[in-house]
Amino acid sequence: MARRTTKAPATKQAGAKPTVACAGKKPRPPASQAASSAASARKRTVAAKQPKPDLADVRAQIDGIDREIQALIAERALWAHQVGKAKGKLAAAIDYYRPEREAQVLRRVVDRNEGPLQDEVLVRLFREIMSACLAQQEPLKIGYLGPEGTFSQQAVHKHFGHSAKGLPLASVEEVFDEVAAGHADFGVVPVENSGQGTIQSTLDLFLTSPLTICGEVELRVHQYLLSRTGHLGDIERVYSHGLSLAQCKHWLRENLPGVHKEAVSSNAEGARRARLSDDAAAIAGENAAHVYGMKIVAGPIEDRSDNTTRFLVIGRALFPPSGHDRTSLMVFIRDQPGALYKILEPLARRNISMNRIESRPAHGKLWQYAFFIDVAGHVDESPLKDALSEIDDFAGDVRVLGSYPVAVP
Ligand SMILES: O=C(O)C(=O)C[C@]1(C(=O)O)C=C[C@@H](O)C=C1
Repeated sequence: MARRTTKAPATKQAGAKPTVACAGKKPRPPASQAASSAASARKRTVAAKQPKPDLADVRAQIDGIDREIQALIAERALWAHQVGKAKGKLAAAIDYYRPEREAQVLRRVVDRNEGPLQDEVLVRLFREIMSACLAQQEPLKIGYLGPEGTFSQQAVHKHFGHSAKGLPLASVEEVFDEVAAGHADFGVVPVENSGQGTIQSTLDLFLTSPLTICGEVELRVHQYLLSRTGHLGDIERVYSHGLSLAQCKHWLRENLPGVHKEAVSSNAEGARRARLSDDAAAIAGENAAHVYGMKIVAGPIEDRSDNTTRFLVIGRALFPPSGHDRTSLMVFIRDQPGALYKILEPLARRNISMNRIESRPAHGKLWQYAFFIDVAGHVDESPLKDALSEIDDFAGDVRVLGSYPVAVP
């Protein structure tokens, strides 16, 4: 594997030992180089291992690896800090954030992965490292549908890591408002569920909002029935977000027929209410059980085992291409024959694939519609760039909501 030859900046950490440029001393190889050769040597050793290795030996190996990992993480953090300096003195944390760069780093992690850990696990670890590196400048502030324990909060952690500061808000609309007002750097909002389809109330907020889409997150959603007592027989009411109730409709019909179901603003809000009485339950994520001290009565209870929600990252800027991007457009078409065809034809002619087209009543324009269209590619790159300039010539109004990296697993 090719490694850097330049020296890492000096570190103050005593435990970790990134390369230090000391006058008059022979420079040591960067920790990364040493680790690289040590790692390949070790791989061979592991492959030749005895069926029953000595536990103390194995632990000694692990301790050595941990030391190297720690030194490398510290070295990486120093380099990331240098990147920050290279970007110049910027006003806020948000100015250092580069979603396209993060997506590239994570895709390389997936490409390099030869196991035994799954892609998702490695991506999660590297996300956390980047999140911590970025937070050296100042943590990003991310608005989401609260309270704590929602799937939106999980999506925030998945995309921005745990070093970002989550800002729980009362509604998706409030997430848009707080990002627009600059009180949050970004927001994470649910837009689509694999079983339930588009969350139109979220899409409609783009009709009047100036915000852009800066990213997407896909989250496998596992629903649990939570209650204070943990007994199914005690339950007379179930609280949850309407979408979660819908995702568990079949299970509820089979297991809690005749029990009152009440839709509330979020799953975690349902858990917060259900913890107040013994005869109430909530459908929410496992996280909510920990946050609100509830017992898991049953789960996972979603009707479809592939239940996945797609979230959008909303912000105030457009970012450069990452090499594998998606673009969301909002198009208001003129009321004329073949208008929709004229929008789609320039895309089809250039072989640009379209993942979604959705029409919603346009705001303040009776019987007129806005089309939400998701296509492959980035607006700054051909062929999408050319298609858009053609579409622009005859469409009523085309707004690029965002060009952003396709979700990394
Ligand atoms: O490469 C950059 O621009 C960095 O700031 C470094 C880094 C990273 O840790 O890799 C950190 C934050 C950015 O969002 C992207 C990448």
